[in-house]
Amino acid sequence: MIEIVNLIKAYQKEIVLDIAELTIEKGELFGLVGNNGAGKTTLFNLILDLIVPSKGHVTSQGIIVHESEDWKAFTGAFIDESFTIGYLTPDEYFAFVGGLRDMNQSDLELYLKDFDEFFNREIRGKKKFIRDLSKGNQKKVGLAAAMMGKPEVVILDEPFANLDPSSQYKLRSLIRTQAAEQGTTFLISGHTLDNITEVCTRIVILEKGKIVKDVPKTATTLKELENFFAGVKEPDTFVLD
Ligand SMILES: Nc1ncnc2c1ncn2[C@@H]1O[C@H](COP(=O)(O)OP(=O)(O)OP(=O)(O)O)[C@@H](O)[C@H]1O
Repeated sequence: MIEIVNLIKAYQKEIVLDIAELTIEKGELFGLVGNNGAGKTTLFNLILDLIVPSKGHVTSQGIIVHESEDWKAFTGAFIDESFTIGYLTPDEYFAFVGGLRDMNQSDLELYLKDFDEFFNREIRGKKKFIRDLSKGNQKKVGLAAAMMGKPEVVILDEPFANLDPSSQYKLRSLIRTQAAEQGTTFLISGHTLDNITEVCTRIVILEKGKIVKDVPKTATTLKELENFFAGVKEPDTFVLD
């Protein structure tokens, strides 16, 4: 479980994130949407202790993330390409991360087999460095590494961006399968509303650093989100939390 308490991030005097209270339960597929600059990456960076909160704190399984490193053992993340190591090949990088996650070679092969279709023969068994792959293929390497080793929490910032449509479908399926089989908690941000609503069980909208909606996914959520971002008057059924 992740708990956010009185969390504020400000740069100079500008508050870019302000969340009084937010709890994400174990096994939840939590989708975070919002316009450019809404604060999605800032929130994920705070949960991953990549930036320091101005006020408040985040706990992951009861551990205050800016006071202890213990949460790192059960957390996988991909925010951007800085999470990979550009001068390794994908296979070298997978072996490196697998080692950190106590996986032997056969665990690694078994795990990566599920990514065969997603990789589309562009990633493994090549001599290319990660930095020389296309943007989409670099992202695939980072995503596969983030989900590796049965982490209890996986945080993915805009995982669908830069992926071709068939890769987006495959990624949806990989995330759903891992969540169903391992009870993984996923926190996923994005701009493609159909991907987020299809994968996630709960959707939160951030606007200028604040949560303006927090709703469980239902059959009508996609339409309601589209209306929200198109500026259409809010339907009565869209529950404001
Ligand atoms: N280091 C920084 N210094 C000053 N302002 C920053 C810094 N990092 C982020 N911000 C500001 O914080 C706000 C939130 O940015 P953030 O990247 O979290 O938004 P986002 O929702 O992820 O946007 P996008 O959809 O464009 O990726 C923006 O106004 C941004 O300019």
